Amino acid sequence: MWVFEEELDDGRKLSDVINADHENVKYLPGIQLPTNVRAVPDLSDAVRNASIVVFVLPHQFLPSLLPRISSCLHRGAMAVSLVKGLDFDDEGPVLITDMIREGLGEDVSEVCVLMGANVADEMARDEFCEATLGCPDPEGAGAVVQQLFDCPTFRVEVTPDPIGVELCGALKNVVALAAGFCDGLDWGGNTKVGLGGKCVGWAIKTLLASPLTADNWDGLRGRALLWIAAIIRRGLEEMRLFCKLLHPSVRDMTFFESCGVADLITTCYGGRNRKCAETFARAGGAMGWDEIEKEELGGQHLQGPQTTSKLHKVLEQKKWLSRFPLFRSVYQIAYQGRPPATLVQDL
Ligand SMILES: NC(=O)c1ccc[n+]([C@@H]2O[C@H](COP(=O)([O-])OP(=O)(O)OC[C@H]3O[C@@H](n4cnc5c(N)ncnc54)[C@H](O)[C@@H]3O)[C@@H](O)[C@H]2O)c1
Ligand SMILES: O=P(O)(O)OC[C@H](O)CO
Repeated sequence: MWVFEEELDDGRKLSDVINADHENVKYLPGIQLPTNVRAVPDLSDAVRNASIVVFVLPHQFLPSLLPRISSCLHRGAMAVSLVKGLDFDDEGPVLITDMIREGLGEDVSEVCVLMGANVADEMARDEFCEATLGCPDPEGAGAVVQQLFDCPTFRVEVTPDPIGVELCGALKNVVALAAGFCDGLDWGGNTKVGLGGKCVGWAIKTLLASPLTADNWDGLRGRALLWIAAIIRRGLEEMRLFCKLLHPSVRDMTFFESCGVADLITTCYGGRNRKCAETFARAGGAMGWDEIEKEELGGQHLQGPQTTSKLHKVLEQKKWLSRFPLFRSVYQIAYQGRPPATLVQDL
């Protein structure tokens, strides 16, 4: 496993600590790693002759690494991306898997994505969860990668819709910011604490069955549906619309897989993007994203704000802003000083 080398406060190197104590004290403290996981600080050494390479790092670091990986891999190697992000160039949105494909060229035969409701520390404690593997060749490369990851506490389903899976993983972080704004405003907070997952599921199912319109809004509110459920439903709707507009081949079923609605709910309740957006709303404009990230995450990185900004560029470029009121509002709150309390104004 390649580890970006860092010097810890006590002067030791992170890779030395991982190899000696089998614990990543900076990014996954308190979790004992298997002894066969070896931290290798030299990237070329870590990937040399690999037949499968797994990418799991904040996407902003990827471009500088790809040239150092290219030509070290076993020819025809497969790549798997766990990166939940989105990039953008002059032509429009760039998928992280396309960035990997372009960066590694003919060195890789297939690039798959693995996304789902997978909060890292819960997984590290071996709590049960599911994930969706998006692979254009489910019977071939998909079956091999599924076998690599699937185990009794981590069930992996394969779908031939890698683009849908990847876009879900990136876009849910934007909705998570909206959920965090809600929490920072104390909207529906008591309701959220008082109700369990079943009620959230019921609320989403009800909302999916009855689109939110001016006519039924009061009725829905009267039935005590959660603010957060409305945000999640709207978010899912905009995620789906964006995917379909950009890639009409994206499958509806993908939104019901772990990478879709499950990851969306998990992130809107337990993720770092939600947590930092709550802090952002509570600070009332006094704290920027970099400061919040530093204060709340101890060296980890948010994907939501960057993805929101890149997504906004795409919506602007394609003149789709009016069709995505939630995504647009999240951007305006996150970057243009719009008050978080106006989040649902345009919905
Ligand atoms: N943490 C989760 O619960 C989780 C779950 C599923 C998917 N993901 C996705 O996985 C990706 C990585 O997230 P994460 O939580 O592991 O990372 P993170 O946010 O914890 O960021 C820390 C990671 O970045 C690396 N890093 C720091 N500076 C670097 C540099 N200059 N160059 C290269 N690497 C550097 C660190 O070594 C560490 O691995 C993201 O796209 C995230 O959305 C995260
Ligand atoms: O902590 P977040 O917000 O990056 O979300 C973590 C994972 O993506 C949840 O599946």
